[in-house]
Amino acid sequence: MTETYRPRRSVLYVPASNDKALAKIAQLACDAVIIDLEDAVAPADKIAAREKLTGIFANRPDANGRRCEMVVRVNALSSEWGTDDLAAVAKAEPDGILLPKVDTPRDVLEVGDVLDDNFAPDSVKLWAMIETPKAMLNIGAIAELGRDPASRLDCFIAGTNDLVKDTGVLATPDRAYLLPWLMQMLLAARAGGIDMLDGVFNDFRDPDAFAHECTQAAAMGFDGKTLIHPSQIEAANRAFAPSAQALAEARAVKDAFALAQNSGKGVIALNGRMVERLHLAQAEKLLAKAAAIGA
Ligand SMILES: CC(C)(COP(=O)(O)OP(=O)(O)OC[C@H]1O[C@@H](n2cnc3c(N)ncnc32)[C@H](O)[C@@H]1OP(=O)(O)O)[C@@H](O)C(=O)NCCC(=O)NCCSC(=O)C[C@H](O)C(=O)O
Ligand SMILES: [Mg+2]
Repeated sequence: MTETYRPRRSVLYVPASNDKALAKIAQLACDAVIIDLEDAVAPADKIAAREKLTGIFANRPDANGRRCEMVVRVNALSSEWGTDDLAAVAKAEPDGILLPKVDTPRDVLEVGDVLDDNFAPDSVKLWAMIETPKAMLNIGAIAELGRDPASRLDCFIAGTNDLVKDTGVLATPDRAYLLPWLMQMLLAARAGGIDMLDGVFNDFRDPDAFAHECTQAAAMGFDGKTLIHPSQIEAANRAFAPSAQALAEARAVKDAFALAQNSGKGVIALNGRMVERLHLAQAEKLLAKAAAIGA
């Protein structure tokens, strides 16, 4: 989680080539959308999809009266569309640009250099798909960029479909073979101080299995989940929000440390549990998160 909490519980891909889906954004309660120029758009439609960006961003759709974070996923710079995508996206001024198939820190730095010509480092952020075996081998070095605001790196997304494709692991319902990599990404993202979003759940007509995967990802520490269908938004918003029980516990920790008798203490006992000031910090973070999402 970044220091000023920005909710990214539900992050919906919307293909830039799908006008009906684009028109829906304003009615959706997702925390962010990713306008996709990459895998959701067929090669024959890539240029027409790119040309729509200016129009989309000229009238930024608000989601339920609040500003929804808007990110564009470009094609890889190494592809025939990447360079022109980047020029078009930079003009559209999204909140972020999502880079697919990032392999090394250089892949992020190169795009940052292009953006530096037009934008202050605190404006357009960079998000990176972690979806190649090389990215997994370089994950610590890529994440480390997050510690330097000049790099713009702000968020990782697990690209589980590409990881399955490139490694040959079996995609099982419990994600047994993916879990070690997902946890490694999470750890790296935390070391770099950036957000970490889970990959998509392809069986969008199976809400129970989707809710189960959201619960798993929330327990693993992810900030949110990337989505492919509007029907997935509500369950993701719920799973990645603090639970009522967690909030009650956080309030109890805060109240306990606010008592005069505990003011100078580093550690106290609360309902039979040891509670330290690190737990107070954790509780305050959770309460700030709940306030930000109105939980
Ligand atoms: C998956 C879909 C192709 C399903 O489409 P469809 O069968 O048409 O869905 P519905 O009929 O149920 O749609 C109902 C209405 O909802 C709108 N809709 C559907 N999807 C979206 C969306 N993503 N955003 C906004 N609105 C959406 C439809 O237009 C219908 O509206 P209406 O007719 O007015 O009622 C489709 O959902 C889809 O294309 N999803 C996005 C797919 C995508 O973006 N894929 C790329 C990202 S995932 C990825 O790349 C993985 C990653 O890189 C990795 O490696 O893992
Ligand atoms: Mg992918």
